[in-house]
Amino acid sequence: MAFEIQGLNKSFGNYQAVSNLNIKLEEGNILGMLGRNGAGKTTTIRMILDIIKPDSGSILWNGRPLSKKELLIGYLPEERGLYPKMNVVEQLVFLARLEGVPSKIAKRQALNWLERLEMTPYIKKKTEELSKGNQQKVQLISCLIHDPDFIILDEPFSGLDPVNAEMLKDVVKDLIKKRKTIIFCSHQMDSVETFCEEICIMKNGIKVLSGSLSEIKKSYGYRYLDVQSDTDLEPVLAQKDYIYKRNNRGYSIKLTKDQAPLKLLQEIEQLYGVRSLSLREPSLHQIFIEKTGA
Ligand SMILES: Nc1ncnc2c1ncn2[C@@H]1O[C@H](COP(=O)(O)OP(=O)(O)OP(=O)(O)O)[C@@H](O)[C@H]1O
Repeated sequence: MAFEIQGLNKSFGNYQAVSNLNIKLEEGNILGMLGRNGAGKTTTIRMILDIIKPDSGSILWNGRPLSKKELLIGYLPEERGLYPKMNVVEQLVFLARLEGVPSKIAKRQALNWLERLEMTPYIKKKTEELSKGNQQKVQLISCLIHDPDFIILDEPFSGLDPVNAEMLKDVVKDLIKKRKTIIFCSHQMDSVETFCEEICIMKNGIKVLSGSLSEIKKSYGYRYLDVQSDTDLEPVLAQKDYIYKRNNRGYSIKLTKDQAPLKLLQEIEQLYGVRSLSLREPSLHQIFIEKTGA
């Protein structure tokens, strides 16, 4: 196992922010770490990075206590951690030097990354002069410039326009292809679904769900039939005791294992106005709300 957290605990005064947390992550895999605000994700990341000390428990890399001296770690924090007065290239070279990259290589890497992320026009600008999205790109480059093996990305796509978000998503796809070991924290459920096969959901410092997302979805025991319809289907659905929600396009009908979709289709097939039908597993968004809601 590349990365492992065993029985991790952390309290602040009387408040237990992380409680007996266990996580395993194979080399080359990406783990989606989810939880509502205050669930304990950042506290966990800070312990992994040795910014704060756990009360108890272990954080291991290849079976040994994780040490920043022995392992290259890339961290993209949710809040900005750049020097506002430094220009972009100087900043990146400085941050890469702190990770042990020689100046010449650091500069070459910085320029390559800046070109890839369409940042070449800004290389001489002070960081404080950049837009929020461009600062996010500089922050991502600083996280990756030393080619780390273990990468922690906290909300990597927040504050980005759709074009920049796609550009950064391509970077994450490349990291996955290169089999980097990644922890991916995000409130954007669709991004987590796109990138992560393994997930861990936390609530009030406690892990409430973890494992393979496709296995979790399969084990949920129900599916949804989304029906786009101009016709009112409520008389049929209500009469047969289906659980459903109306939305602006039609209906989302929750089907248990015993409720065959074909049977429902037979019941509504007579009705004109059904424009499309699709069967799907519960989304991560629905699972998240079910597991972490009040
Ligand atoms: N230094 C601290 N002192 C006291 N309480 C803290 C400290 N750091 C975190 N906490 C508390 O620990 C809990 C977990 O916070 P944490 O920042 O880990 O949550 P999070 O899951 O990262 O939330 P978000 O999604 O909002 O970033 C919160 O209740 C927070 O107020």
